[in-house]
Amino acid sequence: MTIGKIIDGKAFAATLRDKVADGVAGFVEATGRKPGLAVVLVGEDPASSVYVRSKGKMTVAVGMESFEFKRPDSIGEEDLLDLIEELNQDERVDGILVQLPLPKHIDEAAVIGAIDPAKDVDGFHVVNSGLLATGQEALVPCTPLGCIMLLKDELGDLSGLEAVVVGRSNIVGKPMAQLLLAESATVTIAHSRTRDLASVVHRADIVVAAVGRAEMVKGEWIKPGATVIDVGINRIADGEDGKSRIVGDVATAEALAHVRAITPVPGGVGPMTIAVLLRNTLVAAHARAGLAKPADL
Ligand SMILES: Nc1nc(=O)c2c([nH]1)NC[C@@H]1CN(c3ccc(C(=O)N[C@@H](CCC(=O)O)C(=O)O)cc3)C=[N+]21
Ligand SMILES: [Mg+2]
Repeated sequence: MTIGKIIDGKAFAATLRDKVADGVAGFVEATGRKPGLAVVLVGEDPASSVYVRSKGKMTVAVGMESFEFKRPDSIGEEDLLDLIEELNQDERVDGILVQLPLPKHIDEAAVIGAIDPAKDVDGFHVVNSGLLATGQEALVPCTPLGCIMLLKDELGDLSGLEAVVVGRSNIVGKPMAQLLLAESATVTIAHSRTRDLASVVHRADIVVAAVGRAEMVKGEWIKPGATVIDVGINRIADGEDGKSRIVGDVATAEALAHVRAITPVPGGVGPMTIAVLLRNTLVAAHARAGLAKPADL
């Protein structure tokens, strides 16, 4: 039995961050200032705090300015909107990321809608999703763009390939489908109501799993030779010592016997998300400064 390739997202992300760092150096030379990324974290969720800290470190490591804003769970929507407006007006800030999810009493759509689309490095604003959907230049959500980069690196031209995206979120599933469509793949979006998910997935040359359910996509669902991108990051109890570990949305060990290539969890899509965030911040900085973005980004 042949074993598929494990796509090294961690290494690809490191290479991308190196390119971003080169681009940052050019930007500083051209403008006399560093690109800036503002990250807003509401509440105390420990996983979110760890993640925000590592983003801040990587932002500084590529030569950008990092601004972090922590606010308590109890913050009112008006106060959060005021902070966004301040960041919209701040010339040092090229990118604004509001860590999701937000507390229930805050309307996420209202907060995302308040971000200047030119600074929306998550690509979640309806202006950016509309631009993407109509094939215009946009800031594109980081996770799906990272997935496309890995797919093109592995497969080259995606044109005519059968792609199945499992999951229909605004953050991953929908923009992923738009990006695959823009690459001329044949695209299906499957979700929790899809009948006979196994046979839908079995048609696919490209499977993107983004449902948030641990190891939900089984190995025998995968068509032999398909390429699988696993977006899931699920923390599960490990049985033995009560410790937890992270698994994806795909049963990776089973799938390896069927795939051409697959992204691991951890070390696959996750690191790409952060590298693309830095890339998007650099792209936003260039656009705001009236400069063309570096060609290799
Ligand atoms: N506005 C907004 N934008 C986001 O992009 C966003 C967000 N909110 N809220 C939270 C999620 C989560 N997220 C991750 C990104 C990278 C890893 C990552 O690098 N994971 C590593 C390590 C995993 C681990 O060990 O914990 C890996 O997969 O290898 C994880 C999670 C971005 N998010
Ligand atoms: Mg809410």
